[in-house]
This record gives sequence, structure tokens and C-alpha cells, in this order.
Amino acid sequence: MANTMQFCGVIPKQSLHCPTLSWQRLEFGACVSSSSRFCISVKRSCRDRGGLRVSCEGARIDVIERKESESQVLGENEKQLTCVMKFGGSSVSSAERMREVAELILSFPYERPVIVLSAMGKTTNKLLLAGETAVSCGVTNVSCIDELSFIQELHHRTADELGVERSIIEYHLEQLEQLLKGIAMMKELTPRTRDYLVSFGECMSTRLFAAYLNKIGVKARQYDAFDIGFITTDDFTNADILEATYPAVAKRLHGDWISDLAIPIVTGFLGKGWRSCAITTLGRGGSDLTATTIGKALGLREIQVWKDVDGVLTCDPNIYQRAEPVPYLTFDEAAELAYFGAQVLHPQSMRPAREGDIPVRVKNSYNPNAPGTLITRSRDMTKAVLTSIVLKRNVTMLDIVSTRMLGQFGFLAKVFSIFEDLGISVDVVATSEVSISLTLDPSKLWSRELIQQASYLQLILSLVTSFKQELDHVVEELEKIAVVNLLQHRSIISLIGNVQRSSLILEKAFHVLRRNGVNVQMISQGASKVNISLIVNDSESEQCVRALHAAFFESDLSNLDAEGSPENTSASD
Ligand SMILES: Nc1ncnc2c1ncn2[C@@H]1O[C@H](COP(=O)(O)OP(=O)(O)O)[C@@H](O)[C@H]1O
Ligand SMILES: N[C@@H](CC(=O)OP(=O)(O)O)C(=O)O
Repeated sequence: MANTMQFCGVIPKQSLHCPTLSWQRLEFGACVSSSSRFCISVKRSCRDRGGLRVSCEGARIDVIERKESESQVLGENEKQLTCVMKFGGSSVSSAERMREVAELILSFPYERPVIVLSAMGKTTNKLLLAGETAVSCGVTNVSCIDELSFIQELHHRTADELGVERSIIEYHLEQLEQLLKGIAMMKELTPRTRDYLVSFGECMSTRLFAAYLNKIGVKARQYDAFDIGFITTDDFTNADILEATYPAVAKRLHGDWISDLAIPIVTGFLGKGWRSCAITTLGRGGSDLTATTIGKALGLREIQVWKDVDGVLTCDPNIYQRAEPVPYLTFDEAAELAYFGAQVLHPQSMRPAREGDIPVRVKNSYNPNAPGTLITRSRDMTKAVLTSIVLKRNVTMLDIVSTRMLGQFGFLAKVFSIFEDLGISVDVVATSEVSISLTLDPSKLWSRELIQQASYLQLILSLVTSFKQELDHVVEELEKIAVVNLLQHRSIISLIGNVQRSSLILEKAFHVLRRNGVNVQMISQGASKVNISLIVNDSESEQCVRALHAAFFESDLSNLDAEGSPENTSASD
């Protein structure tokens, strides 16, 4: 009943004896009442006739007095927020992009979305670099830090071009400069300060965007995630969201929405440590996780993550330009893909979506008509072989060999307790009677992207040094119980797909790798049954991905089923 409003209420005790309720001044579509409750749907045309009243013989009950606010005249269903739309840094990198994103949101008039935004463009990286520079540049030179000037200029220009007041972000820009002076004074940048530092990016992008929506007549309200119930562990730079977040966020966002219909614009990536009460971050790319957390908290119909690519692709387009969008994925496939290094999704982001069984749609904000990727609990796997190829570079592999392992119990437990004690996470594991091979998670190095950029030498050196120290420590501990061989500069190539067809996948993959002269150093098939991992040298890894992509996605797999491996399987871009 599109043209009706619904009202529900409690009938006061003194009226319970009424044999019938009589409805005055209303044209109503349907009425349901029990001894103490009623529910009516009223034709919309009634809404202009003043207060709505329900009366019965004994008493007159004011059900609802008409107020001017639109929220009062919408039906219950119309009051619900429907979806979450997350826009990453690439989607909101300039005033022009913000305008396009606003248009995009308004092009879905039937949606009542919660919007999650990341920092503009590369602001997070710039903030980190500004912090690193501040450590050694001296307090008097802070105002001249290039990255600070860049951030000030970008946000001022964006405010001007959007036609909103600079004052919206001025306080944050001043605070940012103060913080950098503090870092310069202390000559140190702790993880806690680092999180506070990067939070300025999301705090400013959301304020600018909300102000712009309000300026064009679309009511919007800005929220800092750390103020609305995003409660996390105190693991600065990589915090986990705690359960208490879900009811707290739902209460705040839903409560505000029903009392005043303003589109919520929420900072991605940020939370509040439950002990420290300080600002935390959810790990790089963490706004995806903010979006899925809100989706689960509010039980929304869909979570949309808007990127700068046509969805999740068959491999990283930076490695191979012929990568194609994957139309459907399961939560398990997407989680595995993200965990094994596909930058397109945050590794933890699928968890809330899977728990809430809420579909996630990955779309391109630069090309909204492209269908994107739909991620759901299950999908038709009958025709699926390989879904995507993921590369994780710069991985360290350990071969741990002990003849004492033969027939012994507890050896594996001893090895893994060493990793537990040192707080190091292990990615891929394979064991034989006398040896364990495993790879270590390189994500301890805070930002892969920063590490790849040689100009950020100082930051790289400090990260690499701390990682090396950790490795030395691991080897020292393991050598007490076994012979340890440390192999660096390795890559994990993860083949995500239908592991029910693992023999076919392996046959084809090994055929391709042999033709390319690549020797696989370790292989593992995860219990999740969607991933086969191969370890190769870093120097060969990109060539392997291109060749595998050509073989699996650019040649006809049906002839492989029938007659073995196809001939033309090597690829170049
Ligand atoms: N398998 C993949 N599918 C899609 N994009 C990928 C994949 N692997 C790596 N990427 C990279 O991820 C980028 C999108 O992720 P991200 O930078 O986090 O987006 P945003 O900042 O918009 O959230 C793409 O531009 C692409 O270069
Ligand atoms: N701004 C943060 C959080 C984030 O999610 O960013 P993006 O959505 O642009 O990947 C980062 O750069 O890590």
C-alpha cells in the first residue's frame, strides 16, 4: 500500500472494555486490534487534516499529533534505512568526485542509505608521511612539511569548489598541525599517535561531504565512528571490532534516523579502544569493515562497496591488465581472496556480512552501470573452476626440520607455541613426517603501498628493521628444537575457486608453471576448500600470475577436461 501510512499504539487500560473502536476523521485502509494494541494503516490524504485520533466509547485517545517533520508521516517500513554505501579514497579524491558520488547516491531514490567514506585520495599515506617527517624535522619546521601543506591545500580547495565553508574543517586542520608539533617535540610516533594522526583524513572527508549534501538540499548528518559506538580492541593500527559495537551503532544510527531523516555520513576505518578510549584504526582499507559492521548492526538489505574498478577482478589489474570482473563470489571466496592479499577488500570485512547474511555488492563509482560483483553465502558452483588469482609478495618462508619429529607427539604444538608467544601470525602451512614448511604474514609491515614506494626510505627502513629483528628472534627460538632454514623474497599465489575440482586446477596450474620454467616450493590446500596456495620466488611471481590467468581465463577449459592441458598457456601483457 504505497499510498498509506501505518500507525501502531497501545490502548490505555481505561478503554480496554470498549467493544469496538471507532475511528474518527480518518479514512483507513486496514485495521488490526487486539485487547490492548492496535495497528491501522491510513490513507495518505488524511495526513493534512490535523491530529489523528482514535476514540472509543469510554475515552478518547490521542494516537499521534501531526507534526511538520516528515518522519512523523512516513510509515514504519518507509522509516527503515535500507543499505550501506561505502566510498573509498579513490571515489572521493576531489570536489568533482564528491559531486559525482552525491549524484550517484541520489540516483537511487528508493534507497535510504548509510554512507561510509574513507579519507580523500591518498590522504592517509600523506598523513603517515607527515608524521614520520615530524619525528625528526624539529618543531619550528612542522608548518613547512610538504605533506601537511598538501593536505591543507587539498581540503581547502575541496571546500571552496564544493561551495561549503572552510570553517567545517578548519578546526581539524589546526589540530592536525598541533599534533605534528607534538610529535616533533616528542621525537616519536607511537602506534596510538599514528591512529589519531590518520583519523583526521576520514574526519575531514565526511564533514565536507555532509556539508555539501546539506548545501544542495539533501539533509545529511556527519558521524565520527568513534563517537557512535564503534568499540574496538586497543590494538592500535589494526584493531578488532568488539561485539558491543553492533547494538550501540544500531541504537544511535536508527534512533537518530527515525527522529530526523538525515542521511548518516560515517567515518570509515576508525573506532575507539575499549580500555584506552583513544581513537583506533581497523587496519589499512578498514572502511570496508566499517561498512559491513553497519550493515550487520542495522540488519540492512545490502552492503555496497564502491571502488575504482568494475568489481572484484580475476586478478590484480596492476599485474595483468586483462583481468576481468568476477560476477559472483561467496563470502568464503571473498574472505580468502582478501586475506591472501587482494587489495580490493579488507581481510576482515566479510565476517560481519557473513554473520548477518547480508549480500555485499562491489561496484565501480567511475562506471556505475557495470554490474560489479555480488558476494553472498552461496552460489551455483556447477560450472565454476577458478574464480580469481591472488598474489601476496615479499613473504618469508621457514623450513623447520627435525628428525626428532618422527613419530613424536607435541612437536607441532611446540613450534606453534613459539609463534604464539612472539605474536606472529602464520599464513600457509605444509608438513611432512620430519619437517614443517610455513610462511609468515608480512602484513605486520603497516602499509604495503608505502613499502613499495622507494622515496619513503626512512619509514621503510624502520619497518624492515623491526621485521628483521622479529625474524631473528623466531629463528633463535626455533633453533632450540629443530634445524631452521629461512627463505625470504617468496610469494604466495592463491588460486581461489572450486576446490571440488582441485585435480583439474592443479593439473593445469602445474602444466603452466612447468612451461614457464617455475619450480613450486610449497603447496597447500586450505580447509576452507576454496583456496590452493603455491609458493614461488618473488622474482617469478608476476610472470606466473599472467601465465595462469591466460590459461584459466583466456582459453577454453572444456578441452582441458577432455584432452588434457591446452597448448598456449604462457602470457604476457
Ligand atoms: N582482484 C582484484 N580485483 C579488483 N581490484 C584489485 C584486485 N587486486 C588488487 N586490486 C586493486 O584494488 C584497488 C581497489 O581497492 P582500494 O584501493 O582499497 O579501493 P578504495 O580505496 O576505493 O576502497 C583497485 O584499484 C585495484 O588496483
Ligand atoms: N583511509 C584508510 C581507510 C580505507 O579504507 O581507505 P580506502 O577505502 O581508500 O582503501 C586507508 O587508506 O587505509
